[in-house]
Amino acid sequence: MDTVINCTNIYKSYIKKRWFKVVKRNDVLKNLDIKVRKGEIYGLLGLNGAGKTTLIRIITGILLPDKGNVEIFGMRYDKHEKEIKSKIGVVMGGDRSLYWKLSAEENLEFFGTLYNVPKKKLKKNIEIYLDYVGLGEHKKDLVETYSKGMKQRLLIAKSLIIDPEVLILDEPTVGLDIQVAFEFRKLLKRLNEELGLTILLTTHYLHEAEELCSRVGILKGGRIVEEGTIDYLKRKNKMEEVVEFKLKTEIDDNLEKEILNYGSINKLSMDNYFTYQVRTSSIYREKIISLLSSQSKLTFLEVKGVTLEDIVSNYFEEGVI
Ligand SMILES: Nc1ncnc2c1ncn2[C@@H]1O[C@H](COP(=O)(O)OP(=O)(O)OP(=O)(O)O)[C@@H](O)[C@H]1O
Repeated sequence: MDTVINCTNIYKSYIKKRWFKVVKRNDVLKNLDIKVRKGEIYGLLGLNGAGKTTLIRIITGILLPDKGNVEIFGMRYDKHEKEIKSKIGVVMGGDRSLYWKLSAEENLEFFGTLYNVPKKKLKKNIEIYLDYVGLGEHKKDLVETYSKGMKQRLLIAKSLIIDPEVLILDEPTVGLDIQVAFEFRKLLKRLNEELGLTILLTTHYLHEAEELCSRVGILKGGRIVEEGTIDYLKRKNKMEEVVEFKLKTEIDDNLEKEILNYGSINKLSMDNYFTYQVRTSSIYREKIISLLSSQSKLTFLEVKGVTLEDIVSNYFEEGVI
């Protein structure tokens, strides 16, 4: 699979000096490698201050690393800044990058001209993308009359105006209410599936990463300490899942024996039905489900799966991301 973003051996420190002397040094990124592949949605996870925004700023060319190599579509900023920037749409930190006294359409006209989008194409793209993000009917309204969710969608339209191939977003749903955030994630999914955009985003919301991302990377101590599909992380961490089931009669010895190959069984209640819980690793989940599904006396089956939150917490002493 093609690599779109390829960062190797990245180092970045923030240094505070007084009278030419270093008084404080914060080594944020240390020997960091990250690869984002074409067509994927990659989620960057980490605690507050882990360095997610710093990395995003380096990838988008806003900040230079102290050391290391950043390649976007195989190109480096020192030689191909213009080409790279024509391929990446960026949504960073809030709605202050919009002009509130202008309409949505005027904002896009302004930024499109700034990004050197040819006039004819700009006109077309403004129509297309404002409709795409669901703001077509409000294109003449001043941005100051927009809700937070509408402003966030306008920021997406602004980033799309150059017809990018990659979209990079720093905490895109922060401050949005549950319903608006849900709609916003649906929009990101459509951009990925319908327009084929590769997406890199940072988030604190693990359910968001689980819902959206094909792969996630966990940033800790200046490096990506773990990376992969959500399923891979679940398997690798071999975290316990609970399979709960109810039978019309007591479990027979053969079935119990077979299940015990994959986990432990706990009898919960024996009223109308016989209820059991199996504690197992996620890698055996399918085996247990298929064993149980063939039982005619099965009346109920539920898997209480491992969430990404459970896994990520494993990587942090503090336990909460
Ligand atoms: N311009 C700056 N000058 C000095 N220190 C900075 C600067 N920007 C960030 N830092 C520090 O670098 C560290 C990483 O910050 P960064 O914003 O990259 O982390 P983050 O993972 O995005 O955090 P959050 O999830 O809270 O947004 C923090 O300790 C922060 O205080």
